[in-house]
Amino acid sequence: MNVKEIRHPLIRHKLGLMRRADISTKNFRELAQEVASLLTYEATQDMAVEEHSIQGWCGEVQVEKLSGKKVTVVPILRAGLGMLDGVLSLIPSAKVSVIGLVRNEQTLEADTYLEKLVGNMNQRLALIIDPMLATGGSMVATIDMLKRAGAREIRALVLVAAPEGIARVNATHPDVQIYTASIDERLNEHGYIIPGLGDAGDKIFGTKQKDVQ
Ligand SMILES: O=P(O)(O)OC[C@H]1O[C@H](OP(=O)(O)OP(=O)(O)O)[C@H](O)[C@@H]1O
Ligand SMILES: O=c1cc[nH]c(=O)[nH]1
Ligand SMILES: [Mg+2]
Repeated sequence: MNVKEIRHPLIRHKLGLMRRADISTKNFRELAQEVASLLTYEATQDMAVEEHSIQGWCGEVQVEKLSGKKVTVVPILRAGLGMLDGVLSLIPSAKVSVIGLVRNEQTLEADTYLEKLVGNMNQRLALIIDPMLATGGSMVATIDMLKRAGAREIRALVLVAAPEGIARVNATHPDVQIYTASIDERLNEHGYIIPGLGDAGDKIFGTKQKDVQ
């Protein structure tokens, strides 16, 4: 399976805090960005670098700089915005491509309301960000859109993933590597991840929670 569960102690600690039922909007937001940064660190480990020389304080010195594909970060609205600053804190010059999706809570299929991608997608590494990979419908719809626009190298960063969503992404897009802080147990009958985080969008934006037990 193309999924990497990053079991770093800092991630496990922060995710544990995020699972508390009484967490405040402020704390949930802060932790989502922090875990997003840690996932970004892992997901970019193999980025290409090249040597070049600069004038350092004691003369010429060989240093490295990123040389591979430029990055576009792809937050899936709304909840993906809750990870954006965390990713940009490590890749500050990345361009941002926005996909607006909302899951129809009856059919659990994703409805698209926005597709605003940067240019030259075929020359970029696309890092999709969304806190929750549940049925996988939103992620597959996003990958479909990115590939239609020419993207060839795509990675997905999610805070929590359900086995069902991982299987769907793997079956449809086996080339896409998923990075997650946790592979959780399962989906409940309403398509919510158990134990999960509840409704991540509502927790990040402070809107009324529609958590379904
Ligand atoms: O894997 P899936 O079954 O597609 O579910 C996951 C999607 O559901 C949530 O978004 P939601 O549709 O609730 O929208 P929001 O981000 O605007 O709250 C979440 O942020 C994912 O995008
Ligand atoms: O568990 C889930 C599933 C979909 N969307 C969420 O925000 N949480
Ligand atoms: Mg969404």
